[in-house]
Order: sequence, then C-alpha cells, then structure tokens
Amino acid sequence: MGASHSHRNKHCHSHQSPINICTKKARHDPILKPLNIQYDSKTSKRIVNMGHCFNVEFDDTADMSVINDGPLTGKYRLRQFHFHWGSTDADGSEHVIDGKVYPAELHIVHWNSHRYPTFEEAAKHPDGLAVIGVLLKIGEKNPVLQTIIDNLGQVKTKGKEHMLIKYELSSMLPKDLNYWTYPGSLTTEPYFECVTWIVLQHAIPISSAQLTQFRGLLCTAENEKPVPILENHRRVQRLHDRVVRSSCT
Ligand SMILES: NS(=O)(=O)c1ccc2c(c1)[C@H]1CCC[C@H]1[C@@H](c1ccc(O)cc1Cl)N2
Ligand SMILES: [Zn+2]
Repeated sequence: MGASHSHRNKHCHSHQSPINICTKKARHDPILKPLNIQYDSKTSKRIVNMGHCFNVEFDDTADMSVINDGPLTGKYRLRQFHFHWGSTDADGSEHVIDGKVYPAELHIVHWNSHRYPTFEEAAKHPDGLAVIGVLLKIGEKNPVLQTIIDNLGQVKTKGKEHMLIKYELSSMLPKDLNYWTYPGSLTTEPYFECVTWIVLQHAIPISSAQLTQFRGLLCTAENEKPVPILENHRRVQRLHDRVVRSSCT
C-alpha cells in the first residue's frame, strides 16, 4: 500500500465499527477500571422512529445520567439508546464474538460532556463518544424491554415520537459489567471515528416474539406505502492496527 494511501487511510477509515472480537486475542489491561454507570430515570424523554431504527432519547442538558471510569477519562453523558436487528433471529448484531452473530444489539450512546460543549461537537473527536454495546440472545421474555416494545405501536411510522416517562435503563443491563473496549466509529452515517466502544461480555435475553415486534416498525411515513424495518445492522469492519482490551482476564 503506497505511503500516501496508508497516510490517507490512517486519517480516514481505519477505525471503523463494528468488528469481530477475537476473545483470545483481547488483552486484559489492569489499568482498565470497572464501568461506573449512574442513570437517573427522570432523564428519559421520548421514543422516536428514525426511519432506519428507533431511538429512546434522554435529557442530556446536565450531567444527570452519566458513565465514567471503565476505559474512559471524565464523565460521558447519556444521550440515547437504540437497537440493531436482522430479518431473522439468525442475524442482527453488529459486533460479532469469535465469529458468533447474535440476533440483536443494544447501543447506549454517551458523549464527552467533560471536554466538549455539545453532542454534535463531541462527534467530531476520537474521544467524543462512548457507546455501550450489549448483545441480545434469544431467551425468555424480557420485562424491561417489554416497556419499550409496548410503546412501539405509538411510533410505527417514520418521524413519529411518543413520551417515555421515568424509564429505568439501568435495569436493562446485566449484573456483570465486564467488557471489551476498542477505538471505533459510528456504525451508520456519518461513520465518524469518534467512539470508544465498550462491548459487554454478558448478553441479555429477548424472546423471539419480542424481537419480531422490532421488525414490525415501518421505515416509511404515515401516508406512504408501508415498508417494515427488517434489518439495520452493518457488516463487520477490518481491525487494522487496533487492539481490543478486556476488563478481565
Ligand atoms: N450505531 S451507533 O451507535 O454507532 C450510531 C451511529 C450514528 C449515529 C448515532 C449512533 C446516533 C448517536 C446519537 C445521534 C445519532 C447520529 C447523529 C445524529 C446527529 C449528529 O449531528 C451526529 C450524529 Cl453522530 N448518528
Ligand atoms: Zn447503533
């Protein structure tokens, strides 16, 4: 590869996400701290159909719902969470673990309010965002997820939004917060290389019936011919010169 090409590569597209995480090659780094998660349910605002997915948005005008420690320096403010899924239960996650694809993945998006004035500004810097990735596996019905699913009927078409009061996001997380971490990007447009990825090592359950309800969402507006959001996950990207670290041995 020519110097100019690798030079260009170095600055533009060598830190893309998602990736396949080879757990045997992930290095335990003793300086990694346990993840500290402080979510205040009063900050939950609304659920919005974005067209390619739905976002659950939070009030991020103050450091009320934040994460810190883990691989991070300073506080990162909770902005929103969303999911990625596939057209069948055999596909759907973005991160892949030792070649194993999961049926869906939760992304909890935070931004570095410690260093940047706004989310949009933070999204332009490598240490701007921190996204917690949680893999979903088919299992028993998930009551915490059901609260979200019960609201999907109100945001069936693109652009629709509905209020979501006092959502306890922390109750959706596994007890075991061990994670893999690596420097990466947004997995949809604008693909900015601004994300410290924190992928939890423990998957959470979702029933097949619950996952089917995600696929019932429409990417079309109310007055258009209905087209369901059957899948919205990106394929894995090359690791290049990156190292994936693990919070535990
Ligand atoms: N799959 S993911 O977690 O890697 C992912 C990928 C792309 C984007 C997002 C999340 C989210 C994060 C919050 C805003 C939104 C979006 C964006 C919108 C408006 C903006 O001004 C900037 C951004 Cl980044 N883009
Ligand atoms: Zn995502």
